[in-house]
Amino acid sequence: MIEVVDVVKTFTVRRRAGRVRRVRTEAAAVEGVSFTVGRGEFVGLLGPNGAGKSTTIKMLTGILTPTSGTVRVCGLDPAHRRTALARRTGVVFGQRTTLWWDLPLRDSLALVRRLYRVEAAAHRARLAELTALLELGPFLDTPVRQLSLGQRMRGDLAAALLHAPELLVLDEPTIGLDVVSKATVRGFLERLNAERGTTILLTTHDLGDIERLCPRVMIIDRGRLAYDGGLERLRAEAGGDRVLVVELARPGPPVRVPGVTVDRVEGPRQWLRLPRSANAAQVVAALAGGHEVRDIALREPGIEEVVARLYRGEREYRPGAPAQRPAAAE
Ligand SMILES: Nc1ncnc2c1ncn2[C@@H]1O[C@H](COP(=O)(O)OP(=O)(O)OP(=O)(O)O)[C@@H](O)[C@H]1O
Repeated sequence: MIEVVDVVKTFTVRRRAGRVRRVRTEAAAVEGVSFTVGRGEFVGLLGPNGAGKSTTIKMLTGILTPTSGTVRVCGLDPAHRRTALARRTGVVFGQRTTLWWDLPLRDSLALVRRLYRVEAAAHRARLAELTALLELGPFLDTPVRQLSLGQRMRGDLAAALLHAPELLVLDEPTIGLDVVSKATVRGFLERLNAERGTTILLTTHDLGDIERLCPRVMIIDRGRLAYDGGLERLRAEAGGDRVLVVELARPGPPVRVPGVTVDRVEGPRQWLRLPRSANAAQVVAALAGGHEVRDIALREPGIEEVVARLYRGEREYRPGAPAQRPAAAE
């Protein structure tokens, strides 16, 4: 569905050098990125601000032309076949709307139908389906400018999907949404992928979106693909220490177990920090040998913590060896 091979995108930046003199320099936003996305996949694209995510998405949708390397989406070269590609893909930018501000949502969607030349009967059926799934009914006749952010986002999703695209590209679709709207949008995307088989590429800073929706995540950092694989592997490779919360039969001094540090003691409860290399079963056995243990819980680092460590460059894995994807690109 998507094939990106060794893609580089540089921008020419003009900088002041003295009072009047300007110098032109080349700045690389994307530096040799390669990946494929197979039909029916749901992939999350993560990365700190300025990492190159939007530049990558813009190359996939044909808004930008790569400086070098090749991009193929649905078998087409996006920069040269933008219109043909638009018929087969849907794009939603969370910060911008494609709807007509002054028109009621229903009329905006009717205009989208004309743009994509969707047949009237197919449009009616599709609109009815999207209205039910996205709960658009109560505000279909409201002008777009009067819609709340969550309602507008649902309208934008409907607009991007009216022509039943094979691929949906989303840039921050849940930004600024409250928990209920987020849940509606996430639930909708999940069904779209599972039931319709729509391939989805989702860019977000919201790790809740990724955890809930994406079996595969790609992390772009300083223009390079730093990770490509599942969240569990990311947690295992880049995750920080695990924490063992132990409740002893009675309060006491910090326990002594080789290779483990006690972070906190509160009455009979103690928080033990385990480095990634420590074997939790051995630690528990050592503890049980010398203490009466009432309860025990092992806490993995939260995905926020894992990703923050990555962004800060504290990763333990070596980038540059992204996971092989089994699905073939087309
Ligand atoms: N038109 C442009 N001209 C010059 N530099 C640009 C242009 N567009 C992007 N850049 C630079 O390229 C780099 C990558 O930007 P990009 O917008 O792709 O990042 P991003 O990962 O989407 O960030 P964010 O999470 O903040 O949206 C940044 O350093 C940015 O300043």
